Amino acid sequence: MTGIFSVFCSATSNKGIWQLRRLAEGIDTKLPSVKNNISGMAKNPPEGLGDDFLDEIFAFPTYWANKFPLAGNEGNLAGTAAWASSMLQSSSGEGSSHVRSAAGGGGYERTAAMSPLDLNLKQEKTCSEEGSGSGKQLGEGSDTIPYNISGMAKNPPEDLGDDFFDEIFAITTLGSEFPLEENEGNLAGTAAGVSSMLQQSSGEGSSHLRSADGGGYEETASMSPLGLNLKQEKTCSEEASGSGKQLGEGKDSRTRAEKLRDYREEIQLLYRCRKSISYSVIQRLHKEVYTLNPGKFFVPSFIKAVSGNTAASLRSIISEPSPGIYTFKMLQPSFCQLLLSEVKNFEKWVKKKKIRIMHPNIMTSYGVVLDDFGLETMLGKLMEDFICPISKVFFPEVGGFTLDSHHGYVVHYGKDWAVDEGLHMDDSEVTLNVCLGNQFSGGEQYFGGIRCNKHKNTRIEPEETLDYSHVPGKAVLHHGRHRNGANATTSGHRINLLLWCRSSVFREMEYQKKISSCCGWCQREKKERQRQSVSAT
Ligand SMILES: O=C(O)CCC(=O)C(=O)O
Ligand SMILES: [Fe+2]
Repeated sequence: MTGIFSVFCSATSNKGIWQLRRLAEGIDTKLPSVKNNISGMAKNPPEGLGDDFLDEIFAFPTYWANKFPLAGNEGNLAGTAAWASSMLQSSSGEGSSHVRSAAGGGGYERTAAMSPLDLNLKQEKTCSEEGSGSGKQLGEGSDTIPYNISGMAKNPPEDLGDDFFDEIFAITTLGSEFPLEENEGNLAGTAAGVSSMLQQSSGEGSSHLRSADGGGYEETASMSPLGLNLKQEKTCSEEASGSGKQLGEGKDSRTRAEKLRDYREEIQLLYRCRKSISYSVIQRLHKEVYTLNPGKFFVPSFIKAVSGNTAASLRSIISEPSPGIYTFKMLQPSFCQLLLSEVKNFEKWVKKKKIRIMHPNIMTSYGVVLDDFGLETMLGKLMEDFICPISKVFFPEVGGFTLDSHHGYVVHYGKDWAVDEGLHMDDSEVTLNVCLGNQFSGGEQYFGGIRCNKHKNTRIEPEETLDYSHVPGKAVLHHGRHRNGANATTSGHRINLLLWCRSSVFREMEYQKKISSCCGWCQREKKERQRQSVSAT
């Protein structure tokens, strides 16, 4: 093990690593809620349903009434989802309005006051507040710091806060019509569910909604995000909860994680089917991308290396162009094309239906969250079966073997899309970044060394610099706090699949200070302090 990786391994306490390992094996009882949940993902009920799903959905109100709680597997799913939710919720912190950063590098940072398990802890200060206090801009300041990173890039889906709309909606055009077609009643209910969720999550109702950056969106009190008449008595979600709450009335008592879950479910309902069950038209274009099929998705060398399940078998396919950055051939060209085509289909549908969707993260408006339209289960499995075994070997210091939730999305670079991306740290323990295509020049992903939050703005050392040119089908796997950004794509289009993989175990342990996430700069400072105290004596 070399470079940064070994620095981190030694910087991270052995005790902490050992505890992570014990937790992963389920033999530690100190964090009781952890061990039963680390292997599971919050499941998305519609995803688990088969083709008869459509029958079930439109058996209103049964489907909605049964949606929560999850009868049958209540214990497991509720537990798992609750764990994941709490992790997701708290990891987003409070106050999304503060998170945009002048550096274009996101603005999220977990603070000492936030526990991944405690939803009610007050956040002391976001780094952006600090940043805005200093008023420092990219490249500005008296130090030699080339960039001013405001912290980890935050992905909006985790934070359906009051300024949710300002932050995240990519598609903001509104039409007065939403084609309800034959099953008007049902879809109206479904769409209104989305509307109500969107509305209520804004806190006050639609007058609160403002335009997302560049979105040019305006809404009047009577218009829903889907162009529906919001005067209907009850939404299906309300019916299910039995609250009977009117739109815009009272405060939405759902947690952010619940809002996210509802948002996803309802987008998926709409994307899956347009008409009533008997005349259903599936919007999905390539059903096969929704279920993990290693033989069809991955190149044989990748499957072989992961099934070998040893450091040696993994190293046989992995290169390390710079310490801590691992690259390997992963996706088959045919799968890249299928996924690109499905994403395009979804984007076309979103545009046609004038539905507003969330940005992948606060750094870019160009892309879509794959988890939102049905790919959550597939990506969860990909992480669990293929990324965990690799991370276990290469990223044990961040709980690489305990990854248990993810944020999956695609980003578009090129003309009319994002040109570049500022230096940032991802909100992940481990990030998988795979190029899906197409032809492009420029657009290298650049790296600037792993840092803890305290040292995120320190300079990039020459030996840490790497400009990596993405190749379709090829993956990059890196530590989430490995600072990274993207150079301008000078021609063509580059589309990448990102999977931010997280470990609730690691986050909780870090919060409880059972594990240290100090970086090379911490070591450097420590050595300097030691040197000074020696020379003083
Ligand atoms: O693909 C790239 O160049 C960078 C994407 C990225 O850093 C991110 O989305 O976190
Ligand atoms: Fe990134």
